Amino acid sequence: ARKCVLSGLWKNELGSNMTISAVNTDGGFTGLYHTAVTATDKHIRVSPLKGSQKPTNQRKQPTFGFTVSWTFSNSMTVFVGQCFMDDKGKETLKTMWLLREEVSSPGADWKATRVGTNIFTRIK
Ligand SMILES: O=C1N[C@H]2[C@H](CS[C@H]2CCCCC(=O)c2ccc3ccc4cccc5ccc2c3c45)N1
Repeated sequence: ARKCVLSGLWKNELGSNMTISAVNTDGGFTGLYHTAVTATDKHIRVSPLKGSQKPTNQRKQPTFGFTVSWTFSNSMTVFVGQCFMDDKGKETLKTMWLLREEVSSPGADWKATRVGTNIFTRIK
């Protein structure tokens, strides 16, 4: 059966899209993330991502994680999730994320991390 390898073009329900490079033999990958939304009034440019996925030789619905380091800011998001494939071979990435903004002091640390979910599907 075909397996879920993350390489390619994906979009989520917010309208963001990401391009993931070839996944290397140890599951590592890089890519670019273009978010459709931001939590700041600054214009966010395309940002680099790095991650890894579990090998697809044993499993066809691998777990993965990746980090987006937002360009021109000190904020960072980590995504973690799993690829699911329906009986027609359609792949869906169900993820949760943590968005960390840089805060000025430990006293503000409590409000520095946002959490959410995103579902990605392939852009043909
Ligand atoms: O596709 C998806 N898009 C959203 C979800 C999870 S990641 C999220 C987009 C985050 C863009 C970066 C951002 O908001 C951001 C960027 C730069 C910032 C600079 C300065 C900030 C100061 C205070 C608070 C911030 C909060 C988010 C910020 C930035 C700041 N899925």
